[in-house]
Amino acid sequence: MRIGSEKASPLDLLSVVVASLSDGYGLDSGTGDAFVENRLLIAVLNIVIAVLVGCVAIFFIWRSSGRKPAEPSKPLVVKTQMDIEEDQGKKKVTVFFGTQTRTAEGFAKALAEEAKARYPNAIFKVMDIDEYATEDDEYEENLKKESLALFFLATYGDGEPTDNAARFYKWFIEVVVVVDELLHEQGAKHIVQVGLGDDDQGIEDDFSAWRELLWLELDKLLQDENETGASTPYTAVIPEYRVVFVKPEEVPYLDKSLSFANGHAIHDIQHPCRANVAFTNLKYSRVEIAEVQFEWAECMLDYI
Ligand SMILES: Cc1cc2nc3c(=O)[nH]c(=O)nc-3n(C[C@H](O)[C@H](O)[C@H](O)COP(=O)(O)O)c2cc1C
Repeated sequence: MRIGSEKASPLDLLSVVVASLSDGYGLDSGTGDAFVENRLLIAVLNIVIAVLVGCVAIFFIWRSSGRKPAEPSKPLVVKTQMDIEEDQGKKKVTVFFGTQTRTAEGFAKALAEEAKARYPNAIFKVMDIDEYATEDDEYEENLKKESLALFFLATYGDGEPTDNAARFYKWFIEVVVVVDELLHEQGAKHIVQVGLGDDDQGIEDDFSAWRELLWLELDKLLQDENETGASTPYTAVIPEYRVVFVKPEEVPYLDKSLSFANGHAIHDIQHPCRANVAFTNLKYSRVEIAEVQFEWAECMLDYI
């Protein structure tokens, strides 16, 4: 191979490199001047760069040929039965409670159980108000997603909230005006008046009375068109009834009621002031019940 002043072709350069690798530079000792060494070095560099450029090009071609880098795996979302039912378009009602000694929790759960039986096409979820949001901001965010919410909140001292409602209460007081306006703007409204239960005066009665008002409103919102409230069969999960003694002729539905009572409490039907059982689903108002009780008391007084 000639190496001189003539311009070397790429092929010449390549052959020089190959020769140098195979026989210790492959040049006569007489021709190994600095010029030749420089050209050799340049040739090596050229090849190294060419190989690198080739590798990069192959990498890009391979990547654009359809193989995408692996996506980070998505978190596994497990849907609960409630989520599924909600997806199916069932109406959802969340029943919140704020409690210290579990009275309010008991009312919330009793109401939800009865409501489930009354409105089988709706979903009822009982929720500790403290567990509803881990951060304060979440209260507003989550509440905006609710369509129907009921609150059972016990109070202590000077109307103070319970421990588990303290955080919600603080948030609510701080933002109540904003939220109220916000909810109002979005068409939210109270479906039933606030019911206040007085522990000293019979909180159970206060609850029952308020519950009757609630059923009337929920009937409109949750009942299917072909359902009617009065005929909705309901047997309380916790047997719950008022025993009301009345004269039989005043109670045309007595037989029906007694069979409906299903053995819960049929008291002395031979008694002149006969017994009847008024379940909450029969939708007596408190006043009606009180009237019947009064009549029974009179009857009993005559009898005695
Ligand atoms: C120490 C103490 C303080 C109370 N303070 C109030 C009060 O200020 N206002 C009120 O309406 N009820 C007050 N109550 C009554 C409770 O709110 C009532 O017993 C309620 O049913 C308790 O609900 P909980 O068991 O869900 O915590 C108080 C009760 C206790 C024991």
